[in-house]
Amino acid sequence: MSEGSNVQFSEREALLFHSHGRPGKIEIVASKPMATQRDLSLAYSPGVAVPVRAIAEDPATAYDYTAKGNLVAVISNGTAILGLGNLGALASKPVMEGKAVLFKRFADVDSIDLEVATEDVDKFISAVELLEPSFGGINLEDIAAPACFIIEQTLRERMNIPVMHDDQHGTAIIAAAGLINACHLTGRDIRDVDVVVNGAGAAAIACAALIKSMGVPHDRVLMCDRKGVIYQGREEGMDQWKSAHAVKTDRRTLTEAMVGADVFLGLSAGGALSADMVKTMADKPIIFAMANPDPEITPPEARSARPDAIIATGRSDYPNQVNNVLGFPFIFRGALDVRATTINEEMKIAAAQALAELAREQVPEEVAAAYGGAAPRFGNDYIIPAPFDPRLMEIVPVAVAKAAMDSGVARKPILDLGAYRQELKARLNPTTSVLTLAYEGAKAHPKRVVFAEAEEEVVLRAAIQFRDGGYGIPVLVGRDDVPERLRALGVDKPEEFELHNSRISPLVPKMVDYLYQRLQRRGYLRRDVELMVNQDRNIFGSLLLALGEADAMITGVTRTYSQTMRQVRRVLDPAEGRKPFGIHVLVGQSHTVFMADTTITERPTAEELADIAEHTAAVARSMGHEPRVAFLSYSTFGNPSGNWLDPIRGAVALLDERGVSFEYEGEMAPDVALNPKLQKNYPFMRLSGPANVLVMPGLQSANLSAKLLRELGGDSVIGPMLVGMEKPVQIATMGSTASELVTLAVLAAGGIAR
Ligand SMILES: NC(=O)C1=CN([C@@H]2O[C@H](COP(=O)(O)OP(=O)(O)OC[C@H]3O[C@@H](n4cnc5c(N)ncnc54)[C@H](OP(=O)(O)O)[C@@H]3O)[C@@H](O)[C@H]2O)C=CC1
Ligand SMILES: CC(=O)C(=O)O
Ligand SMILES: [Mg+2]
Repeated sequence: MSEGSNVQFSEREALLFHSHGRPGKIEIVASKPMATQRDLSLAYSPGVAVPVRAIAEDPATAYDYTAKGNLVAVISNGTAILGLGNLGALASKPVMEGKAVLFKRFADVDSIDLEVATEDVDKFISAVELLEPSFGGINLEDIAAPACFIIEQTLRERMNIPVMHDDQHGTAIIAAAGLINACHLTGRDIRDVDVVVNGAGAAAIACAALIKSMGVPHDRVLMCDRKGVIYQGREEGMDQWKSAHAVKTDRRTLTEAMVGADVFLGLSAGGALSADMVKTMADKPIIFAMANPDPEITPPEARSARPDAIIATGRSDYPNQVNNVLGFPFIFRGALDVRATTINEEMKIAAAQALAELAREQVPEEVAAAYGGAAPRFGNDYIIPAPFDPRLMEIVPVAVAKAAMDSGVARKPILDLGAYRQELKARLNPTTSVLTLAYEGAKAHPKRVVFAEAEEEVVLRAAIQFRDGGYGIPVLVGRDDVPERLRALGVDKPEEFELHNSRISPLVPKMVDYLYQRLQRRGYLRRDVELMVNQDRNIFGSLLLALGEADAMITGVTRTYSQTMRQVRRVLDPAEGRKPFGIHVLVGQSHTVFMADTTITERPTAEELADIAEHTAAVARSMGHEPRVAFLSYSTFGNPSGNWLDPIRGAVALLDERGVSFEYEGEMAPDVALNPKLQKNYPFMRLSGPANVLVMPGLQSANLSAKLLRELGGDSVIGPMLVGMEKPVQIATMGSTASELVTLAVLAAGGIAR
């Protein structure tokens, strides 16, 4: 892919990503139970008639009884899909689905894509305006200029919900925030800069308008389109929106326009700017090459032409991503939460300022991983926060909601903005952010991870994803046909993968010495050890770790968990003072539950249960959750009584003695642990809410529950994560998918699962 980019993928992988499993990127999930006849009677006829009548009487109650208030439509006709041009409504669907999932991922806004197959402005407007009852907001997307201006303006006038053409205003807000900071860094006054805007479409016109409203003088902005500079008197290829930005100048081409320019804002097409043009810019030039997917100039090219430049693109794989993804989820979040009738200038400026200010604040350690490990400092390579920065969700919606209230467009004002900020934080499941951060952290400190079963296709696919994602260096253990298999999976240069064949590896003698030393008094002859090293990939892989040839290992898809564990344990020991065990993490949209020990200890003693509780609580904490530990049983506080309760009670007593810093309680049945209503029956209980760490009484129930939940439950399941080993080893389950293996590999490499 692109030079200097830190994310690599093949076209085949992009297609596979979209076609794998359920085609596309979205699905609809019911938010109410639909199990019984009674549920159906309430959800649909006859029960549904009650909210119908209530809404008919008072339309505002639609926000109480339907999903309207959190639902945004992403609507396009495909006339300007990214910078790819007019490829039609249907072809725009992947982008619109993508935007819908970003709404959900970043701001918990439910969103659906609607592709409208018309280039007729009036038809498009009618189609959209009739949808007002369905949605809390409308995000117009990838509609070409000049039609987009008429469409947006008319819909804003006619609709009583927020309508925003994101390519115009979302982009302008982010570009403005970046420009404020770039001017700050280069000691410029925004009222004293010469700007070239390349492109005169939706995004470019809106950006030019916003920066002018912020103080850039009109006659110091030279706008160019395909025909060159838009000058006063030009007739060819003009419209009223371009004319508004025409200036008196004798420059005619982009090359001429660029001479001495302080700022370049590219919202045109890939490759439109040359290194020679960049060379003629003013000192410390500011270059925002925002065309997608390919920027007007790549950062390496721009950098080599002008080492003193501040460079931004629209892409996530270079520093300084100036992309509307930083805005639209949070702008709509704020607008929806106060039921704003519109998104006005005040709200846009508030968002731009909040973004600009956030970049100048120190990045706290806990979000450093979102920036690749080291907390970045405000500077040339960090002028704007990254979309993964979890602080965006706490800050931007608050700024937008406040501006909506102050400017009188909020129908449901928020009285306590501090409490609102906390609610926003709680909307995002911290596990999702921690995983994102773990992935980003892995990229910052790439580790060598052994994929011990490289003969398996699923393992090879995981290794390819691991490498191409930039998460680390896969070290493959397999036979000589692995390169051929890699090639079949679309890898052009399989020789770039490090492969160890245990039959011919030069490391074998050293490995045999090491292992024989370890096992000679445990009943093994040297030739037994030689056989093991040659034939057993888990032993060979573990030896790579033991000898320092790699940092972590992932295995488990070809043998049962216990067989694999036995092989690994021949080579590797538990961490000092630890007994390894397994944690399954169940992740729902708004909850995460850690369940342990699901893999190792058949009948844990009181001491073992207490240790499992402590270490699982630590993992929960490291993933952003304040632990509430429940020791599970078939019995709740002695009812029914039985012979199996002693170890559990002993564990609770041990934690009392140890004076641990988290909530714990037991014994109790799972429903009591998880259901706050049932917890009320036990007023003495020491948990302040539903448990999020479940310590299982024994391997039977633990392993059964984990497997049942994986197969039948609605949550996604991470794990089992193996903790307590001296070296990071993860043993996946036999049915694992490639992406599950990648997650485990990343957790192992990143040290979360210890
Ligand atoms: N980073 C971000 O967040 C965003 C980036 N963009 C990017 O901005 C670009 C434009 O999008 P959008 O405004 O929606 O599309 P439009 O179709 O509305 O506008 C495209 C504009 O680009 C001009 N243009 C195309 N090629 C060139 C060229 N080689 N030199 C000069 N001008 C050129 C067109 O000129 P003419 O008028 O002569 O046809 C037109 O004015 C796309 O690449 C898009 O990906 C858009 C939104 C957000
Ligand atoms: C980012 C975006 O919206 C675009 O390139 O069109
Ligand atoms: Mg767009």
